[in-house]
Amino acid sequence: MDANSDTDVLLAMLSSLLCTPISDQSVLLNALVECNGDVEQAAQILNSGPSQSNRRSTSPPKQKRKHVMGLEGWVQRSPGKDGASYRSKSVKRARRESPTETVVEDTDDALSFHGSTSSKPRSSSSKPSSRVQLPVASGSSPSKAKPLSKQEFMSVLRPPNSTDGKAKASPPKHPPLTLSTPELVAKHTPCTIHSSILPTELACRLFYTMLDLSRDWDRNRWYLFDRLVESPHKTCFFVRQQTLDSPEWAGEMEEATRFWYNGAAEKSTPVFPPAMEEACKYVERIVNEEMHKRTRFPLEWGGEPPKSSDEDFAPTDGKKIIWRANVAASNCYEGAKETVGFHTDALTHLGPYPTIASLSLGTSRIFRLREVVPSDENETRSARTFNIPMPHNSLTIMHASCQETFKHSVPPQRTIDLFHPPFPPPLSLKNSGQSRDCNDEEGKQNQPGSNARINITFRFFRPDFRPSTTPQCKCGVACVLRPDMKNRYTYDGSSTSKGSSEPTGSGKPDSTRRNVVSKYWWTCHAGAQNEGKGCGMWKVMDAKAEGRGPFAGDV
Ligand SMILES: O=C(O)CCC(=O)C(=O)O
Ligand SMILES: [Fe+2]
Repeated sequence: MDANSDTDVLLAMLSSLLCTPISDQSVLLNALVECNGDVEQAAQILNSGPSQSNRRSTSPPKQKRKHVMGLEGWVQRSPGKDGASYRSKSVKRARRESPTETVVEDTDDALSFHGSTSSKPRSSSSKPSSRVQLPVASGSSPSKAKPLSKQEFMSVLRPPNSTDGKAKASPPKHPPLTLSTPELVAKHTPCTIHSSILPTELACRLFYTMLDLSRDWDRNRWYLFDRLVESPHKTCFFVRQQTLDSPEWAGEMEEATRFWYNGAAEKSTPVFPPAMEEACKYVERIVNEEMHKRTRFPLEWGGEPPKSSDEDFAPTDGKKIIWRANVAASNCYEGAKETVGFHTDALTHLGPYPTIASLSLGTSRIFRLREVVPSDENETRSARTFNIPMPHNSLTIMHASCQETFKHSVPPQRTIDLFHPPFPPPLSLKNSGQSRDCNDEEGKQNQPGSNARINITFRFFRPDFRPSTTPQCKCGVACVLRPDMKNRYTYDGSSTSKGSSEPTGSGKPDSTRRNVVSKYWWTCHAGAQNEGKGCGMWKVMDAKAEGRGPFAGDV
């Protein structure tokens, strides 16, 4: 079963439990996501809610969440005929790892690796099966349900809007596409890719530095529903020294960086090591040049970037600096099986339409992107998976709208090429057992191959989204900000944006791409750290009422 139809099953189940049919799939999806995939709870909320439009913009009524068994729970406890049970992968992916997001996943490619090597549940998980048990009615015991095949099931349940009782055919699927040139990347995605961006020696020194530091990094842990899961790679967050001292952050940056990952407090956030600080300036120059070629979205940050004395690194096009990194997240993937699953980066402190610059060092890995198709296009087109190879010393920029419209991942690979650094490790590295002079010609030829990839994502945390401005939920925990990826419209930048009129980059992209989300939600984030239990609170972000800005355009 692919993930698309997996989601369809959940939607159909939910539809079947509604007193009054709801045709807007996004309302159903939102309810499912908010209820962690608990179809019955989502149905209760929708059945007790006021009007459909209100449901979209107000919090679901408070529920006592005793033990949320949910679809996930009851399908696991209700073995099908073959003894296996059906797991809801779509909603399982709703609480994704990393600084992630929560839109019901619709990727078939994601399935192939999520279950195996991505988030590793610490307790046993059951295998998917093609059989599913149908809850006869709301409140009925799953164990009394009659097992049906998925096909039978879909023919019994009428999807919203259907008139003939038959499920609508899914739109044709596209095979994954490898984007092997910068032009192809810019054409198909809201990203650009840039090769050999650092001087060779610096790229090598930074690789060694981060690899050395990564020995002390942790794997993140969080709750996926009620299971403790662990990220299949090591990670660490860094803050730029100049930001810690900056008055506009009023001492809050430390707090923002300590809680960056699913609300879990980190010990303390290290500052950029010298090689990373050096590299950041090259990254900033390219990012600024690229940003000047693109239309800015109204909700992008429009304030002054943090000051720096390095005017040498101003964009070569002579335009002013509009983006600087003040934090960075670094990941280390050792070997072909270490990954990060499909997700979008949390916008809690990045704000809407962030630009994120992702530097790759070491062995080459694939960066995978997949669009989240808006709800009203689900029946007419399916998303395509794009694979972008990321060699050593390359920069992938996730431009504004990437977090709003695409999910990204680093999938496992069958094989990887060993990376042979062109220089030996610097003598100063504490964990290096083979330190030699960087300029040693003999050493250059004999560097042992490494199977590790280091990634550094340089980011700008917005002062108007600093921790003291983040709403809290009933659990007393800071909320997470998520875009409503399923509801979008097209923005061509003509009326409100500042900058060029080219909508999405220099690579002749698809200018009809619907790239603007219609809203953002603040949602409870407590469940990720609190044994999967949160209060389910969510509210729509109101940029003006919350005093956000300045923005790049008129809001
Ligand atoms: O390793 C990569 O290229 C992606 C990392 C990433 O998505 C993240 O840190 O949020
Ligand atoms: Fe990410």
